[in-house]
Amino acid sequence: MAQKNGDHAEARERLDALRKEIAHHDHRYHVLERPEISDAAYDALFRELTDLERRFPDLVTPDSPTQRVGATPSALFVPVQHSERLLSLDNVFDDDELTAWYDRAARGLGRSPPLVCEPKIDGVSVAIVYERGRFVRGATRGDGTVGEDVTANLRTVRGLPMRLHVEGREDTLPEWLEVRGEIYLPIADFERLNAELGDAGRQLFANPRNAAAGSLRQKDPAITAARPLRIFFHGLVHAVGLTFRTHHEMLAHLRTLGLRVHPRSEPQPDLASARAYVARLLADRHALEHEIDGAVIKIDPLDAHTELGTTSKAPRWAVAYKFPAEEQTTRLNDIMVSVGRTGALTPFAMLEPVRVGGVTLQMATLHNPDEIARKGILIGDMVVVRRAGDVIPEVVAPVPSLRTGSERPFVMPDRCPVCGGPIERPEGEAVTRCTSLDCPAQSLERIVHFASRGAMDIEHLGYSTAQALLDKKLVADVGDLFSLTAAQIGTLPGYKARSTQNLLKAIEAARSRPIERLLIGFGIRHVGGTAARKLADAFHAIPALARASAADIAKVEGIGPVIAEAVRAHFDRPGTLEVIEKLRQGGVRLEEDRTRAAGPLTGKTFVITGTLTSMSREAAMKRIDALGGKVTSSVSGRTSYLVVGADPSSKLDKAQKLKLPLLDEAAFLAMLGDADGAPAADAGSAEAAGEVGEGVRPEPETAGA
Ligand SMILES: NC(=O)c1ccc[n+]([C@@H]2O[C@H](COP(=O)([O-])OP(=O)(O)OC[C@H]3O[C@@H](n4cnc5c(N)ncnc54)[C@H](O)[C@@H]3O)[C@@H](O)[C@H]2O)c1
Ligand SMILES: [Zn+2]
Repeated sequence: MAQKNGDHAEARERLDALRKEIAHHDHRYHVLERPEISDAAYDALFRELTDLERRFPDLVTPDSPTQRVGATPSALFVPVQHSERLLSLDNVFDDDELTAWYDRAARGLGRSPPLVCEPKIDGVSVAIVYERGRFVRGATRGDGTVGEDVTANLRTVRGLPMRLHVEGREDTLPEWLEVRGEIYLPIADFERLNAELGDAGRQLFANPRNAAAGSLRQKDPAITAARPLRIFFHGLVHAVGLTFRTHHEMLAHLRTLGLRVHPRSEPQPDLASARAYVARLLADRHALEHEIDGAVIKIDPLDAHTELGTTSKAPRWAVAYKFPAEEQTTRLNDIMVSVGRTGALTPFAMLEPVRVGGVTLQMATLHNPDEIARKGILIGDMVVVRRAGDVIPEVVAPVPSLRTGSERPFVMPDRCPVCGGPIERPEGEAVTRCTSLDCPAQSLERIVHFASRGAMDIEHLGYSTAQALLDKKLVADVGDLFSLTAAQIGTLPGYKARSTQNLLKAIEAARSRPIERLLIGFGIRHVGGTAARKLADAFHAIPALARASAADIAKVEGIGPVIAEAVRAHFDRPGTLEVIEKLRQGGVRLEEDRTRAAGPLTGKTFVITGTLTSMSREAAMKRIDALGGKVTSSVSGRTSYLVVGADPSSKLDKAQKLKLPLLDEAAFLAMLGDADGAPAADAGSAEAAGEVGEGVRPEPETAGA
């Protein structure tokens, strides 16, 4: 680390070491496309270098990575001279740094300029030349001055026009146009590609960006053609025969020429609205089809670009607002195997603790042995781990170049690692299961799942209590929970009079849960909240469902044969009927009049259009579903409400024609009963919220008082 007293000699030494290290990673990243460290780790090194150089300006060298763009182009490609230098971007990491950047620019200009905000597409930078409307050449950024000729490969990129679009008027075509874009690989295609590479025993890509770079920089265009690369344009390098006043005007013109510009590129009048944009984009990060590593904020008027100029590495009129990293590299110390409630054996990675996506990761799933083999992961490897949004943290790929030779392959145990019982892998399935009927690991997981929030919601009944109950043989299965006495619970470690009463109260509360929660609690394969509700609606009673044939179960709307078979298999499992009998004797509700148990939105049909700012569309659908409402994809006379987000589609026109009630986001949140989604101030939405507030909102709490 940098020294406190600013010792010159020490700084020189550290600078030297940092530059060497960064040059190594630049080569691995830009030329080989096989990074050894995460972008976050790289950015930290880079930041240390920048800070140190700022404190010791006399030690800045012209070849320092802070003064250069990218890396020397590979000799595998024909060199291309760009018409203007292609620069990188300076980074900011929070709102204060963004404000500091903006203030500096505003001071330089003597005014506060409007901005344009864009997603920072995590791809490969290219410059593409159109001569009189025809695609003639494309090159990578390279070191900014000289790039690599990838024209033949770019011809295979879908959505990259070979001819610019003009409506009949050839004379409006620019004489010469060099534009800058980002080649990317959609996340789904990246995952597919890695799966294929793994199946072929080849090395995986660490992330979509590396995969895009690797696919574009191919000697054989046929390989590029097989990878579904895409492109968005975001900048002008040089044009002859076209002039613009602002960046957003330029983007709009590129659109008319048929060049794809990101739909989320938006002009913003001031810094405050740019900050709001950044927050929105961060919230929607996982809704995009491609990865982004931040937002790019650009000053809109082009004369301001000329006035502000550039450093040797980046323009002063644009900045990258980097989002928190979702990927890190760390050591995989060991692979362990857990046993789930259905007996499934799941290998998982024990990691050297690492901070990623806002939490410290110590474990990550590896799904199954095939997946480990396919990814080529060895115990002891350095690996790329990823934690994105709500997704379970996973190991993406190993970094084979960092192997020491002491790594070893993982071997799946041939007995259950918990009970030592036999295991079985049904043909055609990736999952291996412990088939023992009294495997303590399965019993534990089943009880914990049964008691969990989304199921029977028995507070205080987590892993340690469940384990203690099993150890003391007070329960063997979930049916026994309801005959527990205070005296029995009192024998558990740490349980005093008060905690005992609390647990008994929590169990009491669970006796009257809706039967769909009981169904969820059983942990039947494929039966989550939605299927459980449909089954409960159709059968009204657990015993009736337990007697039904798979064919009868499959007759329920929305329940397919796979779920039906799984339900049947659950009730056919030895011991299940005994558990149900214990539940009945324990006073647990097994049947109910489903009309009373319906949710506040029962009978209402929703259609959603546009983008919501407070939640993803999927989350909105789940919320409606959880309250008993239905979501459909198209507007019709039977639609109860159209939820209208930003940039609505033609569904809005249709709904207006049909005079359907519209809900803006605030009104929608109010309907969901969200406290922080209070109706917006404008009259329209307040009215809408009031209108729907009656009848569909949950009863006020006073009802029970
Ligand atoms: N992991 C490693 O070992 C390693 C090594 C070197 C570099 N890196 C990563 O690469 C970064 C440096 O690479 P860089 O110089 O390409 O910088 P960068 O990727 O951080 O930012 C500049 C690039 O953003 C792209 N971009 C995407 N969307 C854009 C938009 N809307 N407008 C303008 N530009 C847009 C441009 O192509 C531009 O070249 C580092 O921050 C680091 O995260 C990682
Ligand atoms: Zn077992």
